Amino acid sequence: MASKLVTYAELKAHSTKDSLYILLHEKVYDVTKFIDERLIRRKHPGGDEVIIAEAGRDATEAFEDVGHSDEARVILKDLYVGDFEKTDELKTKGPSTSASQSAVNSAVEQGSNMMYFVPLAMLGAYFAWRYYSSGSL
Ligand code: HEM
Repeated sequence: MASKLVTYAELKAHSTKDSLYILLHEKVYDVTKFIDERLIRRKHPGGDEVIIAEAGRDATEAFEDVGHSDEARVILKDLYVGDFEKTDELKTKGPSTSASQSAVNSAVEQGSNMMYFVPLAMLGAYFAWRYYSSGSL
């Protein structure tokens, strides 16, 4: 049986507590019931906020960083919705954030250049003033 393809638009459409999809390893999971407080038996031990924070984006890194057990991966099987339809939309997020990051970096760099330049310019101005004022005596 061919598995359902979930688009990026669909993933985005399910990004609230009432209906929440999570993208892990190019597969989409419906975690709505998993984070529902009324279903205590299967509730996520890491809390619902961490999962909600991963809505509408690739949660693979966050999921793997925690070092989830095999038990966690078994739970995933029950929540499986379909494979994620590969899209550039998720990837385009990367370069744009790194572009803004490099903008921040260069702003910081410029700021620290100014930190050296301003005192040096003042020192230079002071000696220039000393030179000219002693010359006029
Ligand atoms: C559908 C996806 C997920 C499932 C099925 C799942 C399942 C689990 C399970 C069963 C545990 C208990 C420990 C273990 O067996 O590894 C756990 C713990 C934890 N999970 Fe998840 N998890 C999911 C997604 C996430 C995401 C996206 C995050 C984001 C960072 C996250 C963060 C955590 C944290 C921080 C703990 C540790 C809680 C503690 O020990 O106090 N989980 N998860």
